[in-house]
Amino acid sequence: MNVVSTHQLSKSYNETVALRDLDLEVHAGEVYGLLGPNGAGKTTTLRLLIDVIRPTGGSITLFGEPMSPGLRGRIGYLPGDLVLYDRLTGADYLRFCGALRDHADLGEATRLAKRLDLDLDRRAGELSKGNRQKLGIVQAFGHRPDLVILDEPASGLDPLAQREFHSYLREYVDSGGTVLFSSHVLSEVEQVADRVGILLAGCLVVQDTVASLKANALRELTFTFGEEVAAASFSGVPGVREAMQTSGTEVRCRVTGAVGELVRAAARFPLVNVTSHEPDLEDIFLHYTEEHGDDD
Ligand SMILES: Nc1ncnc2c1ncn2[C@@H]1O[C@H](COP(=O)(O)OP(=O)(O)OP(=O)(O)O)[C@@H](O)[C@H]1O
Repeated sequence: MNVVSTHQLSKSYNETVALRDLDLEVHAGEVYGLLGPNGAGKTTTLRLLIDVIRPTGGSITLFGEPMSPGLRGRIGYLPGDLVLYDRLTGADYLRFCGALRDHADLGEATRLAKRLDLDLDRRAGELSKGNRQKLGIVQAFGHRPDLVILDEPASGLDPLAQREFHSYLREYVDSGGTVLFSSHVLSEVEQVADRVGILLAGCLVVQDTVASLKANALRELTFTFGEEVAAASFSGVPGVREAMQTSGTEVRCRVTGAVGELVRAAARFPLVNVTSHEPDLEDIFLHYTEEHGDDD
């Protein structure tokens, strides 16, 4: 079942088209990572889903029902620009959020705060950036919602807190919850997301598992030979998108998918060395930007 489903969802701010015909599907019990560069439309998407801004086109279905105010209680949300009341302690703030949501039980919030090593007796105004972020995360999960939407959740968290937060996410989805979060950081998405969507300039250019995203990304293999070898020797090899001559004896190939054919082709020459550059987030963005550009 889809917990989140959007159909041709669009949002414009006056002249700016922030989101175009988004068809997003988040399945029950998964962690879905929404990736994209600055200004791609991630925050706009998340804000549309929690109904704080309204679409200019398309529709949203949550838990199989059209979006309605009655569904808000089933959703937890961490905004990207978290605002806290500086004079309230963490515990006061959680009680305040609990009262708004008609959920007085702070048991889950207190347990998560402890796991994240967050002191709930300190006033928000005295908390460091990372600890404020922890409080934002705790309030998002505190009422045990069915769906949690998080805008850049790991921002400001130290590595230990990040690890604890990621293992909490996994436990939360294993117990039936669903998570949609935005991030710039592929390593974070790789660690926790079951599936990933990439937004570029308001368009969802791919929606897939992390493994398949990486497998389809371009990677670079650089071959050094014991004699001059022409880059053209590799142009027609399956998987090779581009073969470049970097020196008389060195050829760099950009390749998708399995590299077996390419390595076999290179081994026909006196091969001295081979280095591989694994795709990072930027490479994957570039790959999809190029593909996207080709479609236009
Ligand atoms: N309130 C607003 N008024 C006008 N334009 C806006 C508004 N909010 C967002 N935009 C524009 O919509 C586009 C998408 O912005 P959005 O904040 O959704 O991107 P993002 O992917 O979350 O970016 P970032 O990673 O920088 O947070 C951008 O061009 C942005 O300038």
